[in-house]
Amino acid sequence: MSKQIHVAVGVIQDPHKRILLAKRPEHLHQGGKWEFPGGKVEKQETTSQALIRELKEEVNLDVVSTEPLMEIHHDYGDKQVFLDIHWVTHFTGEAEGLEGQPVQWVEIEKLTDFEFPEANKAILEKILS
Ligand SMILES: Nc1nc2c([nH]c(=O)n2[C@H]2C[C@H](O)[C@@H](COP(=O)(O)OP(=O)(O)OP(=O)(O)O)O2)c(=O)[nH]1
Ligand SMILES: [Mg+2]
Repeated sequence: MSKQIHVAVGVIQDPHKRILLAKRPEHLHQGGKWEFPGGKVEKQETTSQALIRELKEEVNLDVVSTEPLMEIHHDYGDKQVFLDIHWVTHFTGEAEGLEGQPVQWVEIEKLTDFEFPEANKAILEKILS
C-alpha cells in the first residue's frame, strides 16, 4: 500500500477577486491540467511553512496571511493525495511562473473553462458556492 502524499495548496485571490491558476507541466502527475499553486509538505515542515515555501518557489509570491479552506483525500489509482487547501488572502509580489509554467489570474465565473485534476472538483464547488 503506497502512502498518501501531503500537499499544501493555495487558493490565491487578488484584490480584483481573481484566482491564480498555474498549468502543470506535461510530464508530471496530472500534467497539462490547471492547478492551484502548491506542493508537497516536506518532513519537519508545517503545512503553512510548506505553502509559504512553495508559493515563493513556484510563482514568486510572498504570503502574508492565509485561512484554512478545506481538506481533500483523493485516490488517483497511481497516487493517493491529501490536499490541505488554504485561502491566501494577503500576499505581496507579482505572480510569475518561476518553473516556466503558464500562470493566469482568472475571474471566478471563468474557472469552469479550465481543466483541473479530478480532486479539484470539490474545491471548485466550494469556491463557486
Ligand atoms: N499543487 C497542486 N497539486 C494538486 C492539485 N490538485 C491535485 O490533485 N494535485 C496533486 C497533483 C500531484 O500529485 C500533487 C502535487 O504534487 P507536486 O508534484 O506538484 O508537488 P511539488 O510541487 O512539491 O513538486 P515536486 O516535489 O515533484 O518537485 O497533488 C492542485 O490544485 N494543486
Ligand atoms: Mg507543485
